[in-house]
Amino acid sequence: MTKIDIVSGFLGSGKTTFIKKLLEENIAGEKVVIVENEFGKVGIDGSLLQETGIDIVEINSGCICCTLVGEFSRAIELVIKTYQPDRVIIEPSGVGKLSEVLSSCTEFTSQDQIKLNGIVTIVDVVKYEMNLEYVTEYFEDQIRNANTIFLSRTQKATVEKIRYIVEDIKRINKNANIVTTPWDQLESKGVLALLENKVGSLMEEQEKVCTDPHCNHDHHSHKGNEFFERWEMETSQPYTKGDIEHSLKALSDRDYGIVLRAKGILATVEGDWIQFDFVPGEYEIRDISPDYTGRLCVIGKDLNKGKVERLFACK
Ligand SMILES: Nc1nc2c(ncn2[C@@H]2O[C@H](COP(=O)(O)OP(=O)(O)OP(=O)(O)O)[C@@H](O)[C@H]2O)c(=O)[nH]1
Repeated sequence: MTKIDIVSGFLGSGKTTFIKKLLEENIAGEKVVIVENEFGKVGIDGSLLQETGIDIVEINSGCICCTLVGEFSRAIELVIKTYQPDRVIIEPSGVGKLSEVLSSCTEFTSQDQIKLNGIVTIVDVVKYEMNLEYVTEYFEDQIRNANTIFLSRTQKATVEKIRYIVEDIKRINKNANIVTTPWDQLESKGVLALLENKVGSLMEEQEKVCTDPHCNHDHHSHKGNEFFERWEMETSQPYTKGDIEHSLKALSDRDYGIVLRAKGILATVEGDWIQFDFVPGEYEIRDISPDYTGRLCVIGKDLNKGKVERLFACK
């Protein structure tokens, strides 16, 4: 029996960070495979998880809840056949609808070998209002369909704000457990126990998703590929940290469009490698081990791709 955990959440909410936390204790010796699905063709999260030593499978030829319907369940079954894992952790793209990922999970032909286990959504408390306003449909879908919701960046919010967000989340999903503790205070075994907040069988989940007469989930009408735009590039060009810092600061300027996420792995002129993360209002640059090539992506709405390209070409 292979357990399947889904870790969903909007762009940049902290899915990969959460999965790393979960793997810190290597899930008590279980054989784990992580399935990464990114919006776009250039995968970045897979490399960042590589250091965990866990098998990573990237499915980046489309979104697993729309363009890959059908292919997704076959891909997961192939992963299970190939690796024979105890657990598969799936990180759907940040613009994926959780209801549709769950719906795809009902297409497994070997239901008796697969158990849908944790259905988690990561909700960034700092971007809560912004996401609710700008990407309502995706954001609410991810909240509505989770069994456990982990709030991220709680250390950056006041107690009052967290309380308000918890109440608001209950408006959308009154059944989910909501974890408000900052992650660095959580033991990864504790995270696992919270994630494993027992869920119904796969078939019950399907009923919950699809046959509820009040269900307003618009199954398979997910238009993430049209709603969000992505600019991406592979490059061997070396950058300075200063170049990247300059570019990340500039991305907040609306001339570039509404930039919701940017991330990348790049070589530096000093011969080192860096990884960067941008979400609205903040960015981070870290040193990492060398990778096979530099690559970066910018995701948003109404992106001025030409301008974004020139920004990152500007050594
Ligand atoms: N301080 C703080 N930073 C966080 C937290 N969660 C995520 N981050 C930071 O937010 C950035 C994005 O985190 P990721 O884990 O890559 O987010 P993601 O949801 O996997 O992103 P996508 O897959 O691109 O949608 C990184 O710089 C993280 O270090 C948190 O709880 N606290």
